Amino acid sequence: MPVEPLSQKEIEERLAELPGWSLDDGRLTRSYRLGSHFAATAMVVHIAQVQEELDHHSDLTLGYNTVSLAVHTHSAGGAVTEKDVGLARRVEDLAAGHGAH
Ligand SMILES: C[C@H](O)[C@H](O)[C@H]1CNC2=NC(N)=NC(=O)C2=N1
Repeated sequence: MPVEPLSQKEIEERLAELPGWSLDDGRLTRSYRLGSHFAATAMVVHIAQVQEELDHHSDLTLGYNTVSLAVHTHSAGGAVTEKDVGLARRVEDLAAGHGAH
């Protein structure tokens, strides 16, 4: 089933419930800081598991003690869709358990 692009207003409404997330260059983005490189690496693996479950994947970047995501929907021509919002919500749900902020 095709997934529709969200309007600018819809994106703003979704972002209002996703503190720390923003729209950068047409993608939903957020960076997290963690207590160590190993903690950041574990969070990347956890996010990868969720992305496989959802069959929806961000550009996921591991730094020394940071994890950064940028996501849009390739199959919607690079627009932001509910799939991106759904992934962002799932990442928010797991972030606290990793001590990410
Ligand atoms: C075949 C597979 O379902 C698709 O390639 C999925 C995989 N992950 C994806 N991730 C993202 N961000 N956008 C997509 O359109 C997408 N499509």
